[in-house]
Amino acid sequence: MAILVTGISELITCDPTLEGADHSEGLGLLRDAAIVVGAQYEDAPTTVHWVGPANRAPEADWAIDLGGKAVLPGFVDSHSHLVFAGDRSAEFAARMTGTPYDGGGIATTMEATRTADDSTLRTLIGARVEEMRRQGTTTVEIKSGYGLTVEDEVRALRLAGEVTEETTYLGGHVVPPEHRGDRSAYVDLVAGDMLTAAAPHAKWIDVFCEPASPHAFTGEEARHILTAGRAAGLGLRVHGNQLDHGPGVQLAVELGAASVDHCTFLSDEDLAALADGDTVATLLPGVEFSTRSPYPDGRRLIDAGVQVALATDCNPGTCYSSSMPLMMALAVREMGMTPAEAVRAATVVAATSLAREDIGVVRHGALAELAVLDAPSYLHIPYRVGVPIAHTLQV
Ligand SMILES: N=CN[C@@H](CCC(=O)O)C(=O)O
Ligand SMILES: [Zn+2]
Repeated sequence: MAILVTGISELITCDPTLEGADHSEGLGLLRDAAIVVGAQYEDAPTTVHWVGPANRAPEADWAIDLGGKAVLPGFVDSHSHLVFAGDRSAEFAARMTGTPYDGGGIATTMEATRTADDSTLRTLIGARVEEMRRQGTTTVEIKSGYGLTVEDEVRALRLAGEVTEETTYLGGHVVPPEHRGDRSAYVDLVAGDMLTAAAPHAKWIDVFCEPASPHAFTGEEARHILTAGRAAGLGLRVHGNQLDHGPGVQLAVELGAASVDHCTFLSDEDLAALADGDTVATLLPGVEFSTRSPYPDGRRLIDAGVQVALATDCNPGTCYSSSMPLMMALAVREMGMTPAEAVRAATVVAATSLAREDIGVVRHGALAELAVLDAPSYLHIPYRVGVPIAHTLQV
């Protein structure tokens, strides 16, 4: 069945080939637009069949009139840690009065997550994904990393795999307390038996490469884990340069990681490496908001030619927000990015960081995963900060 959607005051396609669109800011923006979506057969994915001006729209089986709203590709949240139990709000409150973040609280969440049964975790994950969908997010990457035993990491990935195909093995999140006297044995486990068990449930491998944290991993430990992950067929992602200057960014580029995330502290050499490589820099401004830290310099990265994505990093420690619109508003207000750059970072560039071409764009053949705003223009995302104007468009 084909469905015609009209009443689109402004359609953001992120498709550079769309005729008649405004491409000046890389949005492929069409005013007074229409789209036709549908599934080829029952149970097939709903895809975009046609995109163009409303006055040239074809016939369809069914029609929806949005009455003058902006439509965008659904937001792609390419970095989250949704598989967790427990509460760390007191840690947040302490940070607001000056306690620094160092990753030590991850062990608190690890305890609570190991203790929770499958059904509890499934309910928590489902509620968080639903919260994201209500705010316009249609794809979410989910990491393990609060299990840190073979069984608990596999369980986290299995549960994440029930709600997304973008699953990431993060056994290399921190060294768990029971391995603190013996780091190298834990690194070998993460790159060995734990990886073997996790790989069938994961598309990606990630590591928290942060020598500034006593809990996270050095450049050489991260290299060992990532190299093993790549040999096991997983794509690479890296948590890098969150707390201080460190080796994470250059390691990610050198190993051809799809994304290096945080990028808060960057030297000129880090910037040059990113500009010369294909690794997306994924910025997570909710973390700086929630840890009272300096924001990454989005303007500097974009001006250097780096591909910049935005994600929530939704997790119980550094940012318990699921809101992509908030991340876009922070990028505009605090990181020197234009509203158009923020929208691209939350859609098409985030999709690139997940090696996906079927999401993050509105064009013929792409998945019909769309966001709609209770507003006439994408400019309202940062303009109406904190107001729930973004939703997933159900077609
Ligand atoms: N930095 C490492 N991991 C998460 C925080 C996890 C936690 O504190 O529970 C992050 O991306 O910020
Ligand atoms: Zn993270």
